Amino acid sequence: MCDLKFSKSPMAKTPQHTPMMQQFLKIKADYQDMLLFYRMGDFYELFFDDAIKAAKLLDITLTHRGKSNGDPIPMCGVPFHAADNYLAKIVKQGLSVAICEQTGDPATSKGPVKREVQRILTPGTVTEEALMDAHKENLLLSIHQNSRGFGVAYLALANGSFKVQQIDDFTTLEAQLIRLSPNEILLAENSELSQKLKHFNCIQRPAWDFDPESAQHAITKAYKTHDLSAFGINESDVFLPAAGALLQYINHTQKTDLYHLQHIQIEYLDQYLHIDAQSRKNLEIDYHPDGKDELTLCGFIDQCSTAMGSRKIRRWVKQPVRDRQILKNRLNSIESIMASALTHEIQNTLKGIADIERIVARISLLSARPRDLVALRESLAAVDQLQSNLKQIDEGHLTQLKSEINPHHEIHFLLVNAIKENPPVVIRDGGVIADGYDEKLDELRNISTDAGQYLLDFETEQQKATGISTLKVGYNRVHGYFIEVSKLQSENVPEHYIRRQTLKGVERYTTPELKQFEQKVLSSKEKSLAHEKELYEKLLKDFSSSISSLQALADAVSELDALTNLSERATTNHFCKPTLSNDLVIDIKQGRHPVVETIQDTPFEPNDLSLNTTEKMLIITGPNMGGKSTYMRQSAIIVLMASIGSYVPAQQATIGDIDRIFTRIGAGDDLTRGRSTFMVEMSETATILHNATANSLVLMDEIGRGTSTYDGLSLAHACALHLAQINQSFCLFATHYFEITELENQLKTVSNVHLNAVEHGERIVFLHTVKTGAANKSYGLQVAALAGLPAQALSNAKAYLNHLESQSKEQNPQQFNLFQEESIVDSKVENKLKAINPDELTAKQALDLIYQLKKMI
Ligand SMILES: Nc1ncnc2c1ncn2[C@@H]1O[C@H](COP(=O)(O)OP(=O)(O)OP(=O)(O)O)[C@@H](O)[C@H]1O
Repeated sequence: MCDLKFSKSPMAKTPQHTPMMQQFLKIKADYQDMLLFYRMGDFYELFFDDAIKAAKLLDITLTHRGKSNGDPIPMCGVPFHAADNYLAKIVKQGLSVAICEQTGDPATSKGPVKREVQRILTPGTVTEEALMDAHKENLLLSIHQNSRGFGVAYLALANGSFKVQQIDDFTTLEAQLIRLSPNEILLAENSELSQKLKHFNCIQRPAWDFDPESAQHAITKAYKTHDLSAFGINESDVFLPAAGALLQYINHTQKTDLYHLQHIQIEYLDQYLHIDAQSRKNLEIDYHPDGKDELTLCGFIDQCSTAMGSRKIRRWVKQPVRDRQILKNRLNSIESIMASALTHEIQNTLKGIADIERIVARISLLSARPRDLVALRESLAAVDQLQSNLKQIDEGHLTQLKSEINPHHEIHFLLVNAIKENPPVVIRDGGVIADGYDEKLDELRNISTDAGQYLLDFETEQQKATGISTLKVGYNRVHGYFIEVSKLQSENVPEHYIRRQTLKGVERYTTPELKQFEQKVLSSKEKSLAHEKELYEKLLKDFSSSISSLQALADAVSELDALTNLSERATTNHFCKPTLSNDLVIDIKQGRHPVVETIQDTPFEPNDLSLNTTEKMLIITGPNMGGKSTYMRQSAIIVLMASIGSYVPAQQATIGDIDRIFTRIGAGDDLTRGRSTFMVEMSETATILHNATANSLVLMDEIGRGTSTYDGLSLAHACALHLAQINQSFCLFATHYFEITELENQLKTVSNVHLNAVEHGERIVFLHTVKTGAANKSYGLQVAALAGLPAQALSNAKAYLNHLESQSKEQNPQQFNLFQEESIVDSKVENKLKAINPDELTAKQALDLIYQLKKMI
């Protein structure tokens, strides 16, 4: 990078600048908040602060061009034909770019050529293939806040899906944002959320964009409707301003109608199985600490054949649903595909289908490239094949999908006729529209094609006429067509030859006839390019009436891909079809953890889990490394998989209607928010105790270990009680505090289980099987030995443990139990009282009862 001292601000005292720089500054004034790519011949150039920023970001040389107020103007540039790579880098960093093209004709321009911003790329609105991750949705999201909560609107421009939500509290909002991971968030410029959401890529927009009235106008304009009634949206809905601001931003950045915008869909959060952000991490759903996708549940499940299918299945995993009908449709479809034994055949055909969803969006935005159309043409041929693959499958939901898997023969036919077999990447240089598609284009092309023969004939004619046998006709870009004669022969040229150039040893001439021919050829080339461009644009526009049916096709293909993928996963990994129940039940026979099972070399030990209204909490004990966390996680993952309509890693599973999954597993400091490990642990626990319902599944792993033993034990005990008695949630509670296993005797819905291990002399062997009852030992020292703790430290630990144990026995001959005498849990007296019905007691029985109760105290 050049080490010059630049004045960073342009100081637009325009008279001091060259006319070109004045033009640049005038355009830049409208695009202050983004980098301006300014087209200069074969380069895009950036100036001033933009240049400094871009040079650093793109690792390109910073140089300078001319001066501004006596200081050199920082400048850097990228070749226009390689711009996509640079643009992708910039957009990935969360920055936006305005692309300013030369729109005037350099030959006829006085002063700088006319330039205009023709494209705006922002992280949330890109649709270009090269700028997006094929497997991840690109989302633009907008948030409005008022006294009733938060209104969220989000749009995937690359497929036109547009959704809105109302969210009551900030924690839920944050969880949604982490789940959706939008590329760009729009906030009103005065919004207090800017600070709270500083970890996201937030863009400030004028407050009036969020005004309900202008929002209403933006929506009715985009959808060409009279009012909002078609959307089921009310003027007072908190998401209305968010949706309006989003559409106004789209209007500002895309300079065309959006034919592919889908109907606004209102999402109600209780339709989904909710998993908060931390739990998503703990369960390694779409994130793994090693950064490896294949170690996440998404990576394990997603083996889709198309990018669209991959995005769909990941969307399902990230947003499990509670609607039983949707889930049953998916499960029955998977069953039919498995029964048909067509999984591989369907997958092979699907592999020939391109990302139609995104191609359709680019067609609608008029930015589709020739190869997009070729990909669509080939995909439609594959869709035809897919239709015949599916012929023998006849199942309710799949039949419905089949009806949308339409090969669009008329579009295929049009593309075969309109687009060449292997067109170039861009329309700019022509050669895209097929011969025979348009008569006028064919004529214009023929003029240039026939030129070669004309020139050969002309050359022979001139040789004969002049008697100069070495006379040649040639072409160069500066002088056009010319007749070349050696210096020696130049005296013999006829008078009507006009000298154009004298070179060493040769003279070059033209004639009025050759000049006329040249004009004809050049103008026909220009005309044919312009006409080809027109035809191409018209072709894209003509698709507008088919956009929605192509979208339906893309949606059906992606769903079929997701379902076929789930069939393959189920067959390969021996999953079972879960039974969905409306009762409060989670009953799993021989459950496994799909990812752990796949990555580990040793066999995986399956385990059962049975929770229902009479048994809602398991206190899980057992040695470190015994498999407690795995057992808990696999249970949550099985519930989650059933809630995306997938088969599950078990021999049999019945899953009730679960509303949320909470986890409190592992711990780490949250330094960015200034919270210690223990503080994080407690605030997550607080969220769970406040929000878990009888339909929630809660995983608590070693709660309380982040503080002193007694404090930790007391808190763990209190939390278990709260969950069992007040939340009454399904709960798996793993702990090393054996005192908590006492709860089994005190609460009917609590049972103890433990992970089994056996000792072989000094060594411990983990059996990973879940057994009833509490474990009797922690084996902490044996596990430490396995981990390679120095022998000296181990023997010191052993000695100290013996000392502690003997001290404890002396002080309390019975087993130490912190809560035995406590009355936090229902006492025997309370239990007795609960069991009777006073109306059914005689006076004598009541008196006896008082004596009995007195004795019990
Ligand atoms: N059911 C199983 N079958 C086979 N291997 C298992 C099983 N469960 C766990 N494992 C193996 O044991 C390892 C430890 O399991 P896990 O982390 O669940 O133990 P833990 O009891 O939670 O340990 P700690 O108390 O130290 O957190 C896992 O990484 C896995 O490789």
